[in-house]
Amino acid sequence: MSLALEFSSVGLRLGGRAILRGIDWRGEAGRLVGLVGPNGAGKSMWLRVAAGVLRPQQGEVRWWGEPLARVPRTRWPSLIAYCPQRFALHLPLRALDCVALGLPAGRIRTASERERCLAALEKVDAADLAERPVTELSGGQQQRVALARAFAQEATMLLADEPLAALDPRHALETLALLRREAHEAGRLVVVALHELTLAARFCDEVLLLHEGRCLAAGAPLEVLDETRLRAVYGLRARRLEVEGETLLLPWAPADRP
Ligand SMILES: Nc1ncnc2c1ncn2[C@@H]1O[C@H](COP(=O)(O)OP(=O)(O)OP(=O)(O)O)[C@@H](O)[C@H]1O
Repeated sequence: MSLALEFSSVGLRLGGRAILRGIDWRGEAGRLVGLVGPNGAGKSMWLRVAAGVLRPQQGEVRWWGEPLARVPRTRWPSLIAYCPQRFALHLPLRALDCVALGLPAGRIRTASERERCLAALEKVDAADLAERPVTELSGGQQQRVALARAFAQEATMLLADEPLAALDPRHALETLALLRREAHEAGRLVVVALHELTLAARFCDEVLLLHEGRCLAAGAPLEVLDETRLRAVYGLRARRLEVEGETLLLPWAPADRP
């Protein structure tokens, strides 16, 4: 396995407050990583720092071993695709044109580029939306189109901020399975911020648990999301169930209530 993304002692301050503190993490290619933690833990800022959108005041981020500050901008689109939480699709564009924003020229120039965009829409079960204006799509449909744009980029790393937030249960399951295939079969590093702990534990190869801007633990999901951490970080009691040979983690109740 090769090292795709590395955080070394990363610290980020915004508005005079420490948002990320002393984060060390190494992300291997070919893995689906779930970035978890309660509201305000720092997941979105972690992703923005990883994507090069925000520059940390302390420490360093490396892409494929190279300090991000030294990677020429022209190489960024082939290295990293970032799908933000507020994927503003307010432009008067068809879904297909939105997906095309992920292409090198930001628009379709050849038949093969058109195929690439249609294939990306197909992946997220949105081929039938290609000709529809994005402004007329539902929240979940827009979210799938935004993910298709990131897929069309065909970058070595894919970062997505709560890509399941607007999806119905079937599309949420299919999307995580798809992201896992992208990691395992295409050898990308895929990092997704998630609140769905049951799904994170089922599908991710690793979870990274953030709390108040610190990385509390990273590793196998069911080991990281143990009783003590869930209580301390989320104030949550969870249950574990065996179903069809899998251990399911179920958020059950606030820790301070029966
Ligand atoms: N521009 C900013 N200036 C100051 N503080 C900010 C700014 N943007 C975000 N923050 C703060 O940074 C912290 C981390 O925010 P972030 O959006 O990364 O959390 P998150 O883990 O993604 O939360 P959620 O699950 O609610 O999406 C929060 O306390 C937030 O208020």
